[in-house]
Amino acid sequence: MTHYDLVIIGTGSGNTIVNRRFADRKVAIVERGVFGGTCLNVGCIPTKMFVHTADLAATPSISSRYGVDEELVGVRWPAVRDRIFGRIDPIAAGGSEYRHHHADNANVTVYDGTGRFTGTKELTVDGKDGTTSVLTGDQFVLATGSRPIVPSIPGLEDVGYHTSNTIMRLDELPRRLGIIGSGFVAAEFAHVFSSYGVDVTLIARSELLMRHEDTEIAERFTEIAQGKYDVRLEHDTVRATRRDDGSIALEMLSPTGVDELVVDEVLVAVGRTPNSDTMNLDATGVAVDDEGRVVVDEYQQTTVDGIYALGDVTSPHQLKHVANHEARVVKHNVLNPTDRIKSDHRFVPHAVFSAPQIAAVGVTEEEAQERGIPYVVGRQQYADIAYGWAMEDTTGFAKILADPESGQIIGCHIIGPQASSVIQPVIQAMSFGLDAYSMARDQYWIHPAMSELIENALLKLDLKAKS
Ligand SMILES: Cc1cc2nc3c(=O)[nH]c(=O)nc-3n(C[C@H](O)[C@H](O)[C@H](O)COP(=O)(O)OP(=O)(O)OC[C@H]3O[C@@H](n4cnc5c(N)ncnc54)[C@H](O)[C@@H]3O)c2cc1C
Ligand SMILES: NC(=O)c1ccc[n+]([C@@H]2O[C@H](COP(=O)([O-])OP(=O)(O)OC[C@H]3O[C@@H](n4cnc5c(N)ncnc54)[C@H](O)[C@@H]3O)[C@@H](O)[C@H]2O)c1
Repeated sequence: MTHYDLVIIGTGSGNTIVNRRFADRKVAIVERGVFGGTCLNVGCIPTKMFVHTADLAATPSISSRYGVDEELVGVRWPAVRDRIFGRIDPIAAGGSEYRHHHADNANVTVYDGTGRFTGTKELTVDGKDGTTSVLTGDQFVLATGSRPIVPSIPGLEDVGYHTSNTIMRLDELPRRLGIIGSGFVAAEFAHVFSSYGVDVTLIARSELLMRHEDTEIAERFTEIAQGKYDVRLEHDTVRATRRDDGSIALEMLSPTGVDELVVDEVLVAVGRTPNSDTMNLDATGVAVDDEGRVVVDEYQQTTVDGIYALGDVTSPHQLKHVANHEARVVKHNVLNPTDRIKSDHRFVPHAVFSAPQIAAVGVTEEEAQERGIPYVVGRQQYADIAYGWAMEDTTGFAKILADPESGQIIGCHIIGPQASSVIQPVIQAMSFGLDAYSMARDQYWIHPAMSELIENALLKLDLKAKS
């Protein structure tokens, strides 16, 4: 049994905690999978590299509108895939090598295996090499992330399916791809694979795609998706069967009866579940909620003193910027137990890197109504600002919700070009309490940049303070 000052389980955002400020502490890092976690290996980074390639592949479909005739000659899938993972895999390997062997990490021991608690502050690691190690620690950080949920559809296991963990490493592009799900992962991969020439079908149980977004945004996204992919709304997949020709038949129940879809590959994208169950938390006093999330307080501490948690294993947001923020809070609190800081989850933004992009922060209009929050709305079409007009955009818009009295922004929802970047000044205004009127009037907005979308949406807010 070896004792440590600090034991970290999981090397996604958990790996960002240890730096030279921990030089005088004995640290153990436990990882059962690939070093670097979801974002680097199977999440944000590779998906956005595929999205960028898809954006390029998609330009011929719209360029002739501008008098530029392009033709997509082909997408060399192995070249696309191998370029992306040829850049990513060495980073994961380098991160592992650094923690294992670099002099900076003389105080750090890496355990390659699965950590499971065998006492309140005792962890047994079942090593990938067959060894078993028992570690105790003064402080622990649970940073074990989440994994894709696989619904129990009869036949699905037998026909085989992909999740976001495997779909990016396909040997070859399928002719037809069925995507079960209608959230982030479904929207991004639909764009990627359809831009590469794959026939994509989105199978949604709900009436709308991206139903967690503000309804106007979800409706617009669904409308656009219906023009690009085969979209089956209100379809519940109930059976999967392998046919003699090797294809996969999906049977779905819809409001009008039984429907069938034949595809070559299936991507399951119905959400992710926290990896709290990988650690045998019953051996500790660490509480887990009904959704399997580790319960933490505002300091990211679990129900056991000195055991902290961060990221997807505890957060309903399941976003990398949230995991990184929480890792910074945990780092501070582990180093300064008598002067701890709180995490800030007031204004957590997100973006969906599909085509078009979606970005949002704060409450939706429906949430404002349900919660009785007073608000005014400012809407702005991309078509009516100079750059959107230059692009001849016809579908994008922003809506900003603000308190009519104080002018404080309470929500912003954008669908359209560069939405993920255009939203950033709104996040800044909300975080620092800048009111909409001052934000619109008391600074320059570069003309004719896309950010004029925000300036104009702000100016359209019917605020009491406006003179
Ligand atoms: C396809 C996809 C695209 C995404 N795109 C974005 C995006 O564009 N922007 C964004 O903000 N977010 C995105 N996300 C979400 C983002 O990847 C996650 O929110 C983030 O990576 C979570 O980080 P984490 O540190 O909590 O967990 P992880 O990075 O998942 O790290 C957890 C680690 O713990 C290890 N582990 C688990 N159990 C044990 C155990 N018992 N013992 C030892 N090790 C264990 C796992 O192997 C893993 O390496 C995306 C996710 C996916 C799936
Ligand atoms: N750009 C980004 O930031 C990004 C990209 C990808 C993933 N992520 C993160 O990863 C998480 C997981 O993504 P996701 O797309 O898997 O989940 P999601 O929660 O975004 O969407 C899942 C959708 O599947 C539906 N669903 C649930 N069960 C179903 C079933 N049996 N059949 C059909 N549909 C079903 C849900 O109603 C939901 O609309 C996201 O919530 C997000 O936090 C973020």
